[in-house]
Amino acid sequence: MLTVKNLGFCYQPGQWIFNKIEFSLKPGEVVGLFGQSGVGKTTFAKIMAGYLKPDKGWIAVDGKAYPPKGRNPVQLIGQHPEKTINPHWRMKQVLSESGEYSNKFLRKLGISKEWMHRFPSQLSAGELQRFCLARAIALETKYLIADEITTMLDAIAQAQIWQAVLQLVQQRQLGMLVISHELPLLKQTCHRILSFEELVGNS
Ligand SMILES: Nc1ncnc2c1ncn2[C@@H]1O[C@H](COP(=O)(O)OP(=O)(O)OP(=O)(O)O)[C@@H](O)[C@H]1O
Repeated sequence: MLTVKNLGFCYQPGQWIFNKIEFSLKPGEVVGLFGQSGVGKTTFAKIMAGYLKPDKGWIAVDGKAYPPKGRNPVQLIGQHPEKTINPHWRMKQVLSESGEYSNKFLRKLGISKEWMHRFPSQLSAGELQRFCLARAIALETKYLIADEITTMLDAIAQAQIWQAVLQLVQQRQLGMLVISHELPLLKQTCHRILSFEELVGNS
């Protein structure tokens, strides 16, 4: 279980973006999170993935101290794949960061073999996002946070990616938080849906 207790964060001292979030995510559970622009959803996602340190509260993953040493079992896939990929690496090398990867899963995500030899600048944002997903789903990964990951894709590509990801989430019993402004997408993909305002207000 991924557990968040009494979480608070400020970019400027004393100006809380949120200051008392309580949240939990079970293995195999897919939870949707929506909310107005600028309320703090991405900030919350970055803290859970260990990119930002909270100013208050704590996170535990399967009862263990967080963030752990070594590879993080909580992986974030964000809105801007190009920002998280080394521009000087070919895609094959980018993928190797996650250790072993399954060719079957790459095919399901619609990753073409031919793309493996390209540099990130030679792929579209949607194609890059598929690599970010494949890289995030390494063997050690137990929880995934998907922050507006398919916003840049057309309906067919969105459906293909969600089908592949949800199947893997089910097979591996990963916990997944899906952040999106698109309520219909959340209704289709998630077991339960929370509003960020509710998450902050309920605490
Ligand atoms: N590095 C930063 N320094 C200062 N303020 C920041 C920084 N990053 C974000 N903010 C502010 O923190 C608030 C929350 O931003 P955040 O990106 O978490 O919102 P969000 O809910 O994810 O928005 P959106 O739905 O538009 O992506 C916003 O008011 C934003 O301007």
